[in-house]
Amino acid sequence: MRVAERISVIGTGYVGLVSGTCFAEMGHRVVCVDQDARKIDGLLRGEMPIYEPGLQALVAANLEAGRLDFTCDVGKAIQQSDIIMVAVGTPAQPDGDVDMSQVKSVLHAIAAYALSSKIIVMKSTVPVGTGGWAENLLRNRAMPHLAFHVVSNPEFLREGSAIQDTFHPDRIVIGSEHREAGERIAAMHAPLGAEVLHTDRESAELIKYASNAFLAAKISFINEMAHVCEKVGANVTLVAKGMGMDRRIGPHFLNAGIGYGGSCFPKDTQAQLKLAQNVDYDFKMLRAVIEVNQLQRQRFVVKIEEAAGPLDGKRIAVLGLAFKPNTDDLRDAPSLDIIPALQERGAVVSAYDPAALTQAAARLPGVSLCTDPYATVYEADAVVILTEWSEFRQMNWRLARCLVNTPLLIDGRNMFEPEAMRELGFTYVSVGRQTAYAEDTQPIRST
Ligand SMILES: NC(=O)c1ccc[n+]([C@@H]2O[C@H](COP(=O)([O-])OP(=O)(O)OC[C@H]3O[C@@H](n4cnc5c(N)ncnc54)[C@H](O)[C@@H]3O)[C@@H](O)[C@H]2O)c1
Ligand SMILES: O=c1ccn([C@@H]2O[C@H](COP(=O)(O)OP(=O)(O)O[C@H]3O[C@H](CO)[C@@H](O)[C@H](O)[C@H]3O)[C@@H](O)[C@H]2O)c(=O)[nH]1
Repeated sequence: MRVAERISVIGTGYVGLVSGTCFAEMGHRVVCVDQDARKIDGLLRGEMPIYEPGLQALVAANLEAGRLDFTCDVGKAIQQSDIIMVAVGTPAQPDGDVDMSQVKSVLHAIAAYALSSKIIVMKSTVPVGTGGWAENLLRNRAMPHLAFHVVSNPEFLREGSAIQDTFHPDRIVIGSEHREAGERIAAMHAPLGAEVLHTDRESAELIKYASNAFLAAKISFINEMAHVCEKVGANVTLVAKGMGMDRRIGPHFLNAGIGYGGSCFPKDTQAQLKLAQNVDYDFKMLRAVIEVNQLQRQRFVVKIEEAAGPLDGKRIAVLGLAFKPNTDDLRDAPSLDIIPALQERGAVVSAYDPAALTQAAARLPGVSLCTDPYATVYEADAVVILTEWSEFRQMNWRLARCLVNTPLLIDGRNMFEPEAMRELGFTYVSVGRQTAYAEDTQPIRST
């Protein structure tokens, strides 16, 4: 018979909220804790702090079933649970090192409030050695008769498909120095039917960084290939397709564009680089991955300038602000670098995003934010796509063609077939593919 565990999840951000809710759905009793009272009050009223498809209904069902709760009372949550999941943020410090202050404050709370032994599950992405350090901290600060087993259980969900990823993971990684604690955490995941990899704690901690670094490397590699494609007249989409058909390479994470953003890849690649530096190792390849990704944003601004001509006074319509589709997350989104760079060159920018407009208002001063894509492109001198929302695929581009000043579409996500956009009357500039010139426009210099 399956055991219903009593779990508290500390940190009700993306990871805490999604994984806490999914464990409740699997039959466990879960309380999600956050220090942000507004967030907790909103959640108790059924308001989601993040945009994530399917989450609201799942939260509502589990709240109603009494398996899920939200609270700011960290002490009570700790005392009422046997398993404590740490899901607080681990942002980057200016020097690339991981800011562990949120994790530290959670450990201090556990030490202060725990009245019984606990298994601590580290869901936050943390540097190698954190498990051992955390166990020592708890041993030194908590009541001496209590036992704390810290298990590394890195989270691999992606924003925008977080629930699907949680219920259908490729693997569950469990790094534990204590066999029973590791097995108990493995048993919690058993209904998922996923392969479980038991490792030492350090290896589990490193698997998370290595996975993100490798995925980021695939993206930077294909973006480098895109530049070569542009120079030799090849098509990067076809190159990626042909490469991906080799099972040793695989088709995923080979979409060329404006590079990776988000709350994870940028900070985790920096952290991995710093981690290597801290043990006196220069991780050259990772350094290049990061540099290529930064350059990719700058090169896209140049691409826009080359296609549209001098930007001073030009009206640029931007479609998509979030770092990827199906999320409202703007953390390290390419739009936050690209739009200010366009503004610096004198462009007048209007923008639309299906989910991220509220966040964008504070982050993108001077941008005229529109509530629909057609108002955004009205009288534009160039339309620029920064996020591949399916809404843009379904847009009436014939209508958009009538609304713009100049039918120039610069697509940072390679959403369309160049020929199809040319037939709709646009000059279509993309990444790693040849520009398709609209018949009624003067050919402009290809980049
Ligand atoms: N976002 C993702 O897609 C994702 C995926 C995998 C792993 N991760 C990792 O998971 C961790 C969490 O990421 P996130 O995006 O969910 O973070 P987040 O910043 O969205 O959320 C963190 C939450 O923790 C709360 N918090 C901070 N200190 C607290 C404390 N002492 N007590 C109670 N609450 C506290 C904050 O108020 C916030 O709501 C990070 O280490 C991240 O690298 C994130
Ligand atoms: O072929 C691709 C794939 C992705 N991206 C970009 O890469 C970034 C990250 O995308 P994705 O990985 O889908 O989203 P995240 O939600 O950031 O998820 C990543 O980061 C999480 C936090 O660590 C991990 O849990 C996930 O496994 C890992 O995929 C986004 O800006 C994408 O636009 C590309 O440019 N090309």
